[in-house]
Amino acid sequence: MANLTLATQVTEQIDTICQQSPIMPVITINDISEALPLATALLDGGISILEITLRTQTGLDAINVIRKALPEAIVGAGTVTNPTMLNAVADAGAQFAISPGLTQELLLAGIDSTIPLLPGIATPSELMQGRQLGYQRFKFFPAAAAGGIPALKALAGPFNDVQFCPTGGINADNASKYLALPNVMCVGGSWVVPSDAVRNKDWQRITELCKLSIQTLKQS
Ligand SMILES: O=C(O)C(=O)C[C@H](O)[C@H](O)COP(=O)(O)O
Repeated sequence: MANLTLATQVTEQIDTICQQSPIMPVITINDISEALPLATALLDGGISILEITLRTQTGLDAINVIRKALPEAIVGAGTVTNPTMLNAVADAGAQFAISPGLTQELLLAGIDSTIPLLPGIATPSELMQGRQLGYQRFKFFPAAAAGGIPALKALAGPFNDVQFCPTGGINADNASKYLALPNVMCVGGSWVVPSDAVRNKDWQRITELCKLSIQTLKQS
């Protein structure tokens, strides 16, 4: 029962974070000098939650640097696939963690962690593993490849207490259709952070993309 209480806290914390922005930008930092200008560009564009992936060695440092310099940002870590990584991102200052999938080990570590975990699922069985431990908020990954909007509509039937952050294949054209679903709390993706814009240090373009995406979501 103690686990369920803690898992309820995870749900509440994830809800509070996701209420800050309908878009969860998925960020990959190759060079630490990109971290602050990129995070600032997103904040200027109206997006205050960030998923910094651990796909690169720079991920952990980037989390640390952004947390120290930009207190208005809510900094999360992505690609957290095991308890060791979860501990490392919490130590680096991450305020939440996201995983593309789940394991029993990671789910248990997420319940004990000082930061909330948003585990990833692509199937009902994975969702049921998480739900058994009290999790009610999941990343739906890879969203488009795993069935997209029809899959989310189908999951709403048996799992009507669950909310998702679909990620993978979301873009400016389909984000509002995902967000219109009652079981979608926010959408994740890299479309507001194009790799060529980062490479060219075109921070203005990133800010404009964020503003445009938010504007489009508000209008629909
Ligand atoms: O790196 C991770 O931890 C992931 O879970 C994968 C990312 O969230 C998706 O690859 C983003 O998908 P796109 O928006 O289609 O680029």
